[in-house]
Order: sequence, then C-alpha cells, then structure tokens
Amino acid sequence: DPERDAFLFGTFPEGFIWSSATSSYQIEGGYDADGKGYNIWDTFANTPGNIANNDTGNIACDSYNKWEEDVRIIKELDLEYYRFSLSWSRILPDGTADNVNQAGIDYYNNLIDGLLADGITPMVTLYHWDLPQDLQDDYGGWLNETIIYDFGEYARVCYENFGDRVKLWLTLNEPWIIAQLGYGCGGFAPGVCADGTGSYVAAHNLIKSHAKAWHIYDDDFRATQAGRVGITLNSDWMEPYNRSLETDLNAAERAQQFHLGWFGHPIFVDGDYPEVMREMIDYSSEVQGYNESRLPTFTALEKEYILGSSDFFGLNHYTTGYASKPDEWVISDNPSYYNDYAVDFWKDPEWPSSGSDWLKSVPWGIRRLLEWIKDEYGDPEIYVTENGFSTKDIDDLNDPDRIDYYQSYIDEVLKAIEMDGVNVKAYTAWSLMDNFEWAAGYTERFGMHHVDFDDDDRPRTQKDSSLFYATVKANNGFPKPTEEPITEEPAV
Ligand SMILES: O=S(=O)(O)CCCN1CCN(CCO[C@@H]2O[C@H](CO)[C@@H](O)[C@H](O)[C@H]2O)CC1
Repeated sequence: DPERDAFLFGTFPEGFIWSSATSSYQIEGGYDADGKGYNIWDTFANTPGNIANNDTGNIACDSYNKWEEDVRIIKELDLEYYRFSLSWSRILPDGTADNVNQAGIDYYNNLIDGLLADGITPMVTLYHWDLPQDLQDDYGGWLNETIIYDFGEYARVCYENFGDRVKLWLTLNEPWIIAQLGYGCGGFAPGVCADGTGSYVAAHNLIKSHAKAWHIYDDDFRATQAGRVGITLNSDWMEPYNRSLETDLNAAERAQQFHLGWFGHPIFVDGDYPEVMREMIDYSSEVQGYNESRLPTFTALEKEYILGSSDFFGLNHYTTGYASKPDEWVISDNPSYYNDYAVDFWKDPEWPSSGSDWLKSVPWGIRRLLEWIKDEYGDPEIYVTENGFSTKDIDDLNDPDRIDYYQSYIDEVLKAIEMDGVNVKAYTAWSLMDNFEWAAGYTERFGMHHVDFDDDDRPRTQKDSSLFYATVKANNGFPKPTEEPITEEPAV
C-alpha cells in the first residue's frame, strides 16, 4: 500500500549500532592448521557431491592468515562493530574442554585485540554451525543431550579467554537451520536425515544448550565482565496470501510459530514450545502410530531454566513468502516438519530476485516481522544480526541491486522504529565480504567486498555497496533531503 511503501528516510536513534558479519567456517580456512580439529563442515564439504563445484572452506577467504586485512577493510569503511564467530574445533580440537588448543586461543586474541586497537567493537557468535566432528562421531552431536554439557564448557572457555574484552555474545546462530537443514535432510552438515524426529530432538538440545551457556555467563561471569549474551534466530516473514481469509491468517501465524516460535517461544514467552506446535505434532504423531509425540517435552524445571535466557533478541532476516492453508491436511506416512505445520509457502515470482533461489527482495517484510516480534515477545531489544543480498554475477564490483536491497530494507527498519515503536538497537549487513555460502559454495556471493578465490592472496576489493553502507553509517541513516530547497536570492 503506497502509504506504507513510500521511503521514510531520516536518521536512526543516537547510538544505533551499524555492523557487518561473517562466520568462521565461511571465511577462515586453515581447516587443519596449528592443531585445529576437524568439524562437521570440513567433513561435509570435503565429501564430493555435497557442495556446488565441490567447493570447500579449506582455505575460503584465508582469514586465518589474513585477519589483519579484514580489520583493515572494516576500518576503511569506518564501521565500529564487527560480528564474527569462533571455530569450536580450532579452540577445542576434540570438542571437549579437556584439550585447549593455544594456537586457536591466540588467533582469536589477535583478532579481538586488532579490532579493539582500531576502535571496532566485536560481537562474537559462539556457534555458527561448525560442530567438532568428534562430538558428532562420539555421541551424535546435537541429537544427544550430552552436548549440553560440552557446549556449556566450550562457552565457559570462551568467556574465560575473551570475556574481558568481548561484551556482546551470541550463543547460537540460527538453531532452525542447524536442526532442520542439518538433521532434517536439508542438505547441510552433518547431513542426517531425521526430518520430523531427529530435527525436533536436535532443536530440543540446542535450546537447552543455549540456556546452559547463558546461565554459565549469568552465574559466573556477568558480575565481573558485565556483557550481554543473546541468541540469534532466523525467520522469513510469512505474509497471509489473502488477508481477508481467516484460514490464510491462521496459516501465516502457524508458519511463524513453527519457524520463529519453535525457538523464540521457549526463550521469550513461557519456556515451552508454541501451543500450536504441541497440538499439531502430538496429533500427527498419534495418527502415525508413535507411542509418544515426536516433539519432546520440557520438564517444569527446564521451562524455568530456559525462559528469559537471552539478554536481547537477535534476528537474521532475508526475505518473505506468502502463506496459505492447503486444501486439506493429509498426515504423511513418514514424519516431516513441513507436513506437521501444513502451510503452503511460496515466493511471488514478480518479486525482484537475487543470486539465490530462495532470496527475493521484499523490503516491507522486515517491518512486519519486527512488529510481530515486538508484539509476540514482549517488546525485547532487537539486534538485527544479519540482513543481506546475493548476486550471481560474482565478479561485478558494481552492485546496484545490493544497494537497492540495503537501502530499502534499512529504511523499513527505520519505519519499524519510528512508526511502529519497535526497539531495534542494531543493524548488521551480511556480509563484510564474499565467502563460502554453504551448499552453494562460492557460486553465490553476499559480500560488500569481492574476494578472488582464484588468487592465493584472496584479495578483498570494495564493491559499490560497501561505500553506500559506509555512507549510511556515517549519516546514521538517511538524512532527509532538505524540505525547503535553498534558493539563492537573485543578485540585485
Ligand atoms: O531453500 S533452498 O533449499 O534453496 C536452500 C536454502 C538455503 N538457506 C536459506 C536460508 N539461509 C538462512 C540464512 O542463513 C544465514 O544467511 C546467510 C545467507 O544464506 C548465510 O551465509 C549465513 O551463514 C546464515 O547465518 C540459509 C541457507
């Protein structure tokens, strides 16, 4: 609707955080350097057939050796925040806190000190999908509740070593992706096919592991380190296809609860899964002959432990889809997450496309999603920890489509703040530079800097969008064009 769609422009609140992000497996390389243990993405990417062109992150952007370059290009844009993740198996090669790899500790200390020396504040993600392979081999990784202890102890090692200088932590990046794409046959590491069974167990253990890491900080580190620990959840905006149809409104709400609510509801509402998940999965499980629901349950104690275990709401958002109710809900013989929530979800082919099939540019979606989060989760402080755009033309330094995407999405965030009163504190552009885009390898590029993966030096080169983003940060938004054009008095 034209009123909502018009650019608002204007500046963001004083002190608004402008950042950019990367993650360890996607940029570091050094996959077997200096005592680092293998992780599930080392294994998955080095298994032919899993990744486009059989690309791997063995070298990636070579940030293990070129982290000073990364600090330099951040400084060059005068950005004051940088979000990156720690490689669990670089710090703890077998995943347990019994063996700390000092070279891994040193690498992150150098990076953190380098950022701080240039006035850049680090935001650190403990886990961005790269699980130590030994934990997957020893006990099934996220499928086994043993991981709750190991993740907690890993978090403790990170707080101990870096918490004197790192004051913004994220425990998990996108548990939905970890559970559904990693354990639900979604084409991500570790490539387990247990959709609708193992994916719910993995999510259950992810939620408890997150809470464990938050409580360890709250009990043992907050008093002396005074930082903030949160979680970052990804979600598309689920737009009811026909807003005058009750069934579509319900379908969109159901999709939102099964996607964002899966993790958001326990942590930010009442310690338990959304009602609609409990009802629909219990019912489907019974019909399918399971003697207990495929959706695990939390004890009363666990609910208390989980609720409130995040100091802010981290959001990764990229795109939107239409949601509508299918003609009928036929419960599938084989369990599946998508069958459990029975929603038709699709992208409008008219929406501007990107370099990724799943990513359409739909700016108004982020405003609606931010308002939904405000209403659903009690008006939390929200840090947008990822938002970005991919291009398939991987060598073009001129990237107007990415600039359009950033300008319109950032303006919608401004509307959410100024017009809807949403408490957004930060915006983070994904990504600082081209990197390993998971199953798409290097065929899809999200960077504001180009990286030449055919050059051993992995040179980073600014794209136009990096200068655009630097300008937005310098102006803290979009200063309104002066209302009254200044007209020179005609010379008398
Ligand atoms: O639907 S398809 O079957 O064709 C493949 C789906 C692939 N997903 C889409 C959603 N994306 C969520 C955001 O994922 C985030 O965004 C970035 C871009 O993906 C990643 O590079 C970041 O690491 C990740 O945090 C993760 C990858």
